[in-house]
Amino acid sequence: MIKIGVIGCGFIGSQICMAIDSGFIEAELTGIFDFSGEKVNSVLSELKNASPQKLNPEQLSEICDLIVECASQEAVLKYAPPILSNGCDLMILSAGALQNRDFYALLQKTALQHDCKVYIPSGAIAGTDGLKSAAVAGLNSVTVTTRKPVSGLIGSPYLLEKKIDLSQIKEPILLFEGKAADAVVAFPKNVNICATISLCGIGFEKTVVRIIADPNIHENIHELEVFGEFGHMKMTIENKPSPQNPKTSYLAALSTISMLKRITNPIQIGI
Ligand SMILES: NC(=O)C1=CN([C@@H]2O[C@H](COP(=O)(O)OP(=O)(O)OC[C@H]3O[C@@H](n4cnc5c(N)ncnc54)[C@H](OP(=O)(O)O)[C@@H]3O)[C@@H](O)[C@H]2O)C=CC1
Ligand SMILES: O=C([O-])CC(=O)C(=O)O
Repeated sequence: MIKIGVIGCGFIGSQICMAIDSGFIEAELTGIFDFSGEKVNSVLSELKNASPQKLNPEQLSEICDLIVECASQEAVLKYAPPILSNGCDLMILSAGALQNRDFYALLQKTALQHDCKVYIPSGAIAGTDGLKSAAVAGLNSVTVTTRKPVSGLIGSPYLLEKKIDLSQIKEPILLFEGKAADAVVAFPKNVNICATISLCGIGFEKTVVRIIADPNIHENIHELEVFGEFGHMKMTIENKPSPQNPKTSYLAALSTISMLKRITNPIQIGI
């Protein structure tokens, strides 16, 4: 059975642990890690079957086949190179960290050298299958419009830097319009999906991102619009935010669980 380690015991991490513990993902939950010992203990207290060890990322990579990062972009920058250097596969949720070209190249080189893989689930967006297929023939434009309730955006570096107070807004406001490379840095906990879309499509420099704070919605709504040789694609997804972390959509955890299920299954469906 594949041995899995989890970095980050917040919403997504705890959902993965529960999915392995229940047997929905056929794997061994070998170890877990978080800054917060309290969050690690909270996950451990929920488990009925698995008994993962509390280990740091490097220790995890010595005994696991695959580590799932569901912590932060900083965690990816710090832990991904040593994990891959230990020959351990890595699944990345905080995909915005890959906007740094040198870092992306380093991960690719390290994974090749050590014969391991980096997986990026579709996360909180849909349409990556069609986008990847469409990209083969060439794309003219890719635009992501993200609309989130105020509770899902507060605390973002962009708002703090620009001293934008969303607490009193009554109507939707366009907070950001620009390239994906800048969006994932300005809103590191909100638009990792734009990194995934950039990697599937026309890259971080050409992918256009719009971020809207909307006080009148309760969902995290993402729209993807693509033009290319294949034709035109438009996709809208209205995600329920997770109860534990309003920045994160429930679908992001489901997508990770689905990808882990796919990896652990000998029959592969879809692209
Ligand atoms: N690709 C996608 O589609 C999506 C990606 N995401 C991203 O996935 C990640 C996980 O999301 P979610 O579970 O909701 O996040 P949570 O905030 O609920 O949980 C993350 C946990 O990881 C901890 N953590 C952060 N950095 C580190 C680190 N360097 N080392 C150890 N622990 C760390 C956090 O601690 P603390 O709270 O103290 O920081 C927290 O306990 C986030 O980066 C999020 O932005 C989310 C949704 C969609
Ligand atoms: O969960 C979402 O809706 C999107 C998100 O936070 C991210 O991409 O980082």
